[in-house]
Amino acid sequence: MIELSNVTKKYGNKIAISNISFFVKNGEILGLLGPNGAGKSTTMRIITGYLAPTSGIVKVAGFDMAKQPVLAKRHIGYLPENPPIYKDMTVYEYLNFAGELKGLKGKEKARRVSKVIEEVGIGDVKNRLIGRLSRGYKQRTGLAQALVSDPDVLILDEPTVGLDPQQITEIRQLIKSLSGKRTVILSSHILPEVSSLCHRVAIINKGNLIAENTPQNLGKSLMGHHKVVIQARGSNDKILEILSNLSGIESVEVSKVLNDNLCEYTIESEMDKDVREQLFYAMANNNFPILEMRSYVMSLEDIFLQLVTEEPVISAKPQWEAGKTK
Ligand SMILES: Nc1ncnc2c1ncn2[C@@H]1O[C@H](COP(=O)(O)OP(=O)(O)OP(=O)(O)O)[C@@H](O)[C@H]1O
Repeated sequence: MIELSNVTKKYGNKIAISNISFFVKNGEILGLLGPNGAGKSTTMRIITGYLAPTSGIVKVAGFDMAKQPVLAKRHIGYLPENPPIYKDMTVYEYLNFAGELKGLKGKEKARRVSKVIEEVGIGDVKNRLIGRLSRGYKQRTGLAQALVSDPDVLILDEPTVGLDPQQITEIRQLIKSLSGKRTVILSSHILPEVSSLCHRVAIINKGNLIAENTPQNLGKSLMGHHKVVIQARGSNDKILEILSNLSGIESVEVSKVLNDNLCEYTIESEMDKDVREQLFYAMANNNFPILEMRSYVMSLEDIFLQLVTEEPVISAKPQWEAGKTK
């Protein structure tokens, strides 16, 4: 339904997104996840045809956005980060206006406006001025605007930003109920949001697509680590050799050099392997004293942080802390 092939966007000399490719199937919800400035809004604006890419191809419902923009755009409803709502109009007037902009007329327009008012649950406020609405209702009105032409593709840029927790839950439920027959791309910098709402997640950092998978597979492939950090005294090479040879160990690295003969080591093992005891005996048998040992479990947030900072996360919650929330 939506296809991006090698899409790059430069603002002057600055590369905002670089060589991004992905495909979103009919009826799927894809989450674009990334920290501020990662390139999410730029990607979304390009998909909607609002911005032209510097290079690459975007297709929506089989139509090339550069060659057949009118046909491609007909399939899209877009809720930008700052929705284009007019504070001095009532909800009803505004949705009629938005319908006209999308080419709706007469009875069809009236039918669609009534339908979206019902769909997003804003019947009670339809005669109120938009400027007087709560943020939650403003966001619903923005969503109604995106839906008024009954598009089969919805592009939602940070749809829950600035809402209170109750409104966030409601908007998430609404988005879930709108999907199914529609294909949805939504952006967020909140990992639990995309993992609870989306079938697939594309993680963007500094303009690059760094991971793309189902939330479950992202979790499985990246979360399956147990991390132990030790401070140990002795020959660095020898300690690295001993640690690497323990069973169930996936990686060992020196994470801090404290002085000539004292280092901190970060050891990752498979999720179901607790290596602490064998680690203790292996080091003791070789006369390398362990001065400190800490054990961590990585949460999904830690994984996201690791992906976007490209650094090992050793600030993850200690195991006893993590255990409280899992
Ligand atoms: N019009 C512009 N001119 C120059 N640089 C821009 C422009 N718009 C965005 N950028 C830059 O491109 C990069 C990507 O921005 P973009 O807004 O797409 O990121 P984002 O992931 O949506 O971030 P946010 O969550 O903060 O909106 C950023 O470094 C931003 O400063």
